[in-house]
Order: sequence, then C-alpha cells, then structure tokens
Amino acid sequence: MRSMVPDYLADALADVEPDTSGALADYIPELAAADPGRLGAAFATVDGEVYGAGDVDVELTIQSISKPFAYALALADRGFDAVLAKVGVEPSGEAFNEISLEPATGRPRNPMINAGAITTHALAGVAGLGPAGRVERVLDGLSAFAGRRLRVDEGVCASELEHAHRNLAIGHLLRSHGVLTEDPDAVVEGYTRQCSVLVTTRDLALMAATLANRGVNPRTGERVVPEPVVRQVLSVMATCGMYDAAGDWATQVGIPAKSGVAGGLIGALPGQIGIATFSPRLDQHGNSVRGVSLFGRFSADMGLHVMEVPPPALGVVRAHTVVGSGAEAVRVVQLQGGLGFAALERVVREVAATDMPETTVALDLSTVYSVDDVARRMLLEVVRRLTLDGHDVHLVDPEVLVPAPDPGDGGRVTVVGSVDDVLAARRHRAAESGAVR
Ligand SMILES: NC(=O)CC[C@H](N)C(=O)O
Repeated sequence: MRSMVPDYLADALADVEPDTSGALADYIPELAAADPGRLGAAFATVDGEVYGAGDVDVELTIQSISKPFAYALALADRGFDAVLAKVGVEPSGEAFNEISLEPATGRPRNPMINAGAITTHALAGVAGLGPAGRVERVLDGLSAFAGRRLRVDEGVCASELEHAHRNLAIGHLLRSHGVLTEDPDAVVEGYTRQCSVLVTTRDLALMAATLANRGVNPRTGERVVPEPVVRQVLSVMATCGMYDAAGDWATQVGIPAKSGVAGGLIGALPGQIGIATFSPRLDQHGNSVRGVSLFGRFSADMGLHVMEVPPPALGVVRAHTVVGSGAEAVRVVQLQGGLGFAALERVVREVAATDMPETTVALDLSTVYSVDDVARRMLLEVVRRLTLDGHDVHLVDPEVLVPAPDPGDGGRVTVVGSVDDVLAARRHRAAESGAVR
C-alpha cells in the first residue's frame, strides 16, 4: 500500500494554489525579488518521518520563525529568571515590528515581536559572549533543531541591514531603557543574521517536530533544549506567535505557530507532529496567506487543534474481573492507554467503590503504554492503601513502566510479567497453606 499522507498534502496544495492574494514583503528588497508562486507543505512526525509536497526543498530565509528557537536557546543558556527579567510573555496584540515595550520597565512584551526577539538574541549563549560568538551559538542551535548544518544568506542579510532603520531604532530604544546593555547596532546585526538563516520547508517541519517531541530532534536523537524550555516556548507561540492575529489563530487553528516574512509558517502540535508551509505572499499581519489557509485546513481535517484531545480517562479500566474462586480467587483490574491524573482518578474511584473479598489483587498494566509521574504516584498510593486493607498486591508490568515501585509506608507490591504469574503464585501459596486440596 502507498501512504495517503503525501496525496493528502498534494491535494491541500492544489486547493490553495489559485489564491494569489497578499503581497511579498517589500521592506527587505531581496525578499521582494522572491518567486511569489512558491508553494510547499511538510509534516514531520515525532519519530522522524517527513512527508512533503510541492517546493519543500527550496531554501527560504527563516526570518521571524527563528524567534521561538532563539528564545529556547536563551532560556536554556541563561535560565528562566534572567530571560524573563528582560522579555515578558504577554501577547501584545500588535504588529511584529511594533515598538511594544511595557511602559513601567521598558521590557518588550514578548519574544515573538521584534523588540523581544532583538533582546532575546542578545541573551543567547553564555553571558559575556561577543556578537560573533552569539551568532555562532544561534546558528549552531538552529542547526541542531533542524538536524543539519544551516548557513546564512549573506545577500538577504546585507539587504535587510541596509534598510534596518526600524529595528535599529528599536535596538537603541532598548538600550536607552537598559534592556540592552551593549552596542545595539551589533545586536541588531546579529539578530538580522539570525533572521537570514536559510532553511527548507522540510527543515522547518523538523524544527517544529523537535518542539513537538519535547526538545529532542526526532531524526538525530539530540536533546536540543530541556523539556521545561519547550513548554515555555510552545506556550508563547500559542499566545503570541501570530502577532495581532494570535486570537483568531488560537481559536480557529489551535496549533502553536510562528510565521516569517519570507513566507514560512510552522506549527508544533505537542506529542504529535511538526508542520511547515511555504508560500511568500503575506496578509496584512505579515503571515503567509496560503500558509494560513493550509493550517486551517490541516487543523480541521485532522483534528489537530490543541484543545481537541482524545478522551483517555473513560476507558482506562479495560476489564475488572475475578479469576478463579475460593482461596485462589484473584481480583484483576486491567488498565489501558496512557495514564495521567484523570485516568488514575477513575481507577481510584472504581477501586474505592468496589468490595474486594479476595486477598490477591492484580493491577495489570500490560495494555498501558505510558504512566506519567502523577499517575505513577497515585498508582503506588493505591497499592499502599490496598496493602493496609490487607490485600496482597501484584503489579503486572511487563514493559517496566513503573520501575522499582516503592509504595512507601506500609505498602508492599510484587512485580510480575503477566496475570498468569499471579495466578500461579496464588495457586502455589494456596496449596502450601493447605487451604485447598
Ligand atoms: N516577521 C518577520 O519575519 C520579521 C523578520 C525581519 N527580519 C524583521 O526583523 O523585520
């Protein structure tokens, strides 16, 4: 069988292709010379599969799509406190190049607008790194997100620098407020180099997939930034990534996203997929017209809205049975799916409401695929309370989802590989004690 995913992508591109509305960014002369007809889309899964259709291997400059990644690097390099002291996380509801600073502190409102991104660039790398070292750090970091060595388009960079009056003004304003503490011209130049990094739509999808995959590049396996950093970055993308269109985007598309003026657009759906599109004509917000349409379609067709999640908790108790009879009877509670707080709450409620005359209880995880930290703690507390109630508790955990379980104070648990092991042990004990036969 041939996968339908590339066909789906090609169909989606064909649908939006006739839309030639919008205009190329013209404040950077090199971008005004781009081919406006380019169109591409790629999906990268969190296990590293990349699907693409259209111009997915054509290079474009990353522009503002570099902002969330540079923010991630700054957070990883300097820590949350140092970065938050200089750049806020409030949506500005304003255009990307708006001079949007908090009146009291002069702090840029968020890292997705230029004021915040210029400041963020200055926070990449260890403190005291010079302008060149910082650009190196950012280039290395962006490359790690993409999983291949990236380079700067010197032509686009020079073109933007010649017309960077507004960003330079923002830089000097930041310097006057003491948000920047060094030569603002050098910082703006570094930021402009960061924006001029060349990527393909395929690269962008993988960079987004690295965010979707909790900071680990799904192709290279490299952990690029720690998990808490990714959570912070995705939250800021969700609230501020689309500038003054962020609210419409959050409700209608619902995928943490970031756009760039060269026509790129990325979205990262946590745990699922990285998406990228490329089409250079922009709407009045500076977002790619056909990219926005494609994302709307992807979200609707595939249920990719972050607020749309599968109902994990309802089916968590797959079966609740008593196997065997008399002294050999074993109560088996078989769980399934991915276990988090809501799932465990259902398990706790069901176990608490059940009368259990059987001494032996087996909690069967053989059809569970993940147990998060709170679920693990709640599960162990179930074990402890059952022990205190006089039960002999077994954890059926063939995949070792709960390594070295320690139910704590008064709790005891026997880990086995299958329910059959529990039954065999029970029979053995029943025979030994002479209770049966
Ligand atoms: N929205 C964007 O992509 C803007 C990036 C561009 N380099 C700028 O700073 O103006």
